[in-house]
Amino acid sequence: MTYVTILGSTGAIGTRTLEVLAALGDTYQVAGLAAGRNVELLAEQICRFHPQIVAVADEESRARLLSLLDRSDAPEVLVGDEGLIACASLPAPVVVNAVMGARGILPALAAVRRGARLALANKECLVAAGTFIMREAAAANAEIVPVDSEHCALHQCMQSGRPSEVRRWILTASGGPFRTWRREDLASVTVADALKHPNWNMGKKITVDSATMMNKGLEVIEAHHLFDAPYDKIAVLVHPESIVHSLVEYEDGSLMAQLATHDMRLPIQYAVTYPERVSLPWPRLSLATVGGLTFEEPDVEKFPALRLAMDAGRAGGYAPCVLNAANEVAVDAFLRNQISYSRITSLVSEVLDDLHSGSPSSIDDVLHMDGLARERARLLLTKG
Ligand SMILES: NC(=O)C1=CN([C@@H]2O[C@H](COP(=O)(O)OP(=O)(O)OC[C@H]3O[C@@H](n4cnc5c(N)ncnc54)[C@H](OP(=O)(O)O)[C@@H]3O)[C@@H](O)[C@H]2O)C=CC1
Ligand SMILES: CC(=O)[C@@H](O)[C@H](O)COP(=O)(O)O
Ligand SMILES: [Mn+2]
Repeated sequence: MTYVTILGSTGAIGTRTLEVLAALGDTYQVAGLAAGRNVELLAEQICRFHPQIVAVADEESRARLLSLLDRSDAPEVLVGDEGLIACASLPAPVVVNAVMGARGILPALAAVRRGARLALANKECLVAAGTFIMREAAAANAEIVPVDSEHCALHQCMQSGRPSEVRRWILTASGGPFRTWRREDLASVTVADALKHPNWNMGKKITVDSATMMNKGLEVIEAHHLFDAPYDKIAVLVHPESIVHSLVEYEDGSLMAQLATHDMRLPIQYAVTYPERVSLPWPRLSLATVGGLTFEEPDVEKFPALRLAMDAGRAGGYAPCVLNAANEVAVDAFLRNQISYSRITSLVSEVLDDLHSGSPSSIDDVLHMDGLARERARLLLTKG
């Protein structure tokens, strides 16, 4: 029996993880579930998967959840970051981290410190605190198996060569909903436009990140940490069909690629069952049906967030943490119709200008800077 804890169980990745576990059958059991405020869905998940512990965002959600559960059979219900950390600290060998944002840092650390496998969807924790998380994972001999589709693809492509033989790690990008829009038309983008991802059905924050291409910038930083890849060996290639999930180019000129449908249940299952590959019951890729695959260079003039993030990654120190925190605030403001699409990237750029210098010596430094960057971003928002 393998126990799995899911952080962010009510989200796009979390719900698909539960589908995967249900399809895998009795050999996989849920140990803990953490969610935010969707207690109705969490209550259904509790009835079906019987976790020992659950966590929710706040006391109000805890009270609402308890009112939905049969008290005689209810799991322990914890709250906030402490609840997330307690779930990650349960003795389950696999923790799926699928919360959104820098909130994923502390539970990621809690999981790797005890040597658990971290099946990682939450890219923001590596962007903000990758050096510390990777160091702690290495010290505890904990595996980090990526769920993010591109990194999961790279992980698979890396099985056929040594890291020292890699010439380039090539991350594919769909280009998002505005790939074919003219640059001048981006001024009129609405929230609804930005939420129409061409291929993937994801949470709102990552969908907006895909629309600015900040997502790909965050993924470059994520790849740098996961594969210890120098930035000058990480490339981005636009591939509108999202069928080739990423590629590794080896020194001898061979390109290894991983191809599949755009369905996150495959990378989730890969990360949970690794190194075993298990049959999946969902539709499989038919290349004859797809017909053609296309590729193009990214347009960093039209999507300046990509360059901003890659520059922040190269700069290192506090810059990726500041980039991520400012982006979380900016995307949230965009989703609330408080700022325009183009203001997302300019706001992040201004916060980076103000707070880019210095380097964290500890995770507390990272969390402190994360807070400062959010404050700075909110202040700039009030100034218009
Ligand atoms: N969706 C995808 O296909 C992919 C996602 N990722 C990454 O995975 C992560 C999750 O993405 P996605 O599933 O799309 O996002 P969603 O917004 O769909 O889900 C986020 C999850 O986090 C939970 N959450 C929110 N606030 C808290 C809190 N305070 N404490 C605990 N949990 C909380 C939400 O709970 P609730 O809804 O109950 O409030 C929800 O379960 C992101 O980092 C994203 O970048 C990476 C690759 C692909
Ligand atoms: C499914 C996944 O991994 C997302 O990160 C996805 O790749 C986003 O698509 P973009 O390539 O448009 O950023
Ligand atoms: Mn991705």
